Amino acid sequence: MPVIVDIRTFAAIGAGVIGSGWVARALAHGLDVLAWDPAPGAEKQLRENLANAWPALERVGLRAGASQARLRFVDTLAACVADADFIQESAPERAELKRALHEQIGLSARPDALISSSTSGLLPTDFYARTAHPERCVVGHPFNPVYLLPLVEVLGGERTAPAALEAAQQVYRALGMRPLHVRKEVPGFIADRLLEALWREALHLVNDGVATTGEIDDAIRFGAGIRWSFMGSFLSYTLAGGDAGMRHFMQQFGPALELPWTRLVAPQLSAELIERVVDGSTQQLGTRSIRQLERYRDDCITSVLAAIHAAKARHGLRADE
Ligand SMILES: NC(=O)C1=CN([C@@H]2O[C@H](COP(=O)(O)OP(=O)(O)OC[C@H]3O[C@@H](n4cnc5c(N)ncnc54)[C@H](O)[C@@H]3O)[C@@H](O)[C@H]2O)C=CC1
Ligand SMILES: C[N+](C)(C)CC(=O)CC(=O)[O-]
Repeated sequence: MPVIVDIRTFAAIGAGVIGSGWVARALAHGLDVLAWDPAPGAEKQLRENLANAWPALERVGLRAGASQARLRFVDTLAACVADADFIQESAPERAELKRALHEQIGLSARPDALISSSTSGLLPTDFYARTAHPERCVVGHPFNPVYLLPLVEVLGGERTAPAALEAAQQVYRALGMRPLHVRKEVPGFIADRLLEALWREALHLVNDGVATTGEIDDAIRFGAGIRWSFMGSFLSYTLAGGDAGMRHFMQQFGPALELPWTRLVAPQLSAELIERVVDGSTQQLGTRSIRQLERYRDDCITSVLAAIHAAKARHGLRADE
């Protein structure tokens, strides 16, 4: 199965939050980018998103030839994918919409193009069911902001060729990302299962009047959030076990797992809970605009990434370790 790994032309189907992020990352890596989105005003929104992201990408470092001028917004799906080496779909998270969309993409894409979906947790065997070339189709699930965060979860469906999975990971590496191969096709993959568990608990805490949205965000950002940017739960808890490491940690804290601290079932999204969450987050936003908050977030992420990179170099570690 011939697929192109050294890609020149990147097609973005859907140009909302995630599609715009992919466009920014691909342009910053010196590619030609075609984009299509059926919403009225989508091109203007995309170019505004891109302009807001560009200063952070300049701080990180643009590749030779990188330019916002290499973006071409086109009128049809067929025009977007016809000449693309790599196609990234970031359309709304609805299984039937993605099934129909991939049926169309499959009819217009080149026979050697790789096709990927940004889905957060839908199963590729299901939503690639009607495409003509499932062997070239994968999931590449990114994290927001796509143009800065390295992680991309890569997985295939039952009919995806192993060569396509390998090629997609190579392409994402060339785009400066850290692919994580999800070996089992499970809903929510790996990262969103973790994020959803935390989010469910946060909503319960708001719903039960235990804490405000701001207090919950403080609990994350002044504590575990800082260490999670360079060390995950397993290594962090190994250190929390002292010299005896994880074995002592499991002996000491394992039994607490059986206490009814956490909830498995999500709270009902009542109108009251939604208002509490929206009011709390609006207070946290204060007088800042979404654009200002995005630039603050991007500044923090680029600073954290640079600091981690420097610390890894001092400890003789590679950037992706
Ligand atoms: N927002 C997030 O935090 C993340 C979202 N994702 C995934 O990325 C995908 C897109 O999500 P967002 O960008 O957040 O949504 P969004 O709502 O910001 O953007 C979706 C875009 O798709 C367009 N669209 C509507 N119908 C379409 C069609 N038939 N064909 C092509 N485009 C169409 C819309 O006009 C809109 O611009 C989803 O699969 C989602 O699960 C993945 C990682 C994170
Ligand atoms: C909320 N979400 C499930 C769409 C989030 C993601 O998929 C990843 C992220 O950026 O948190």
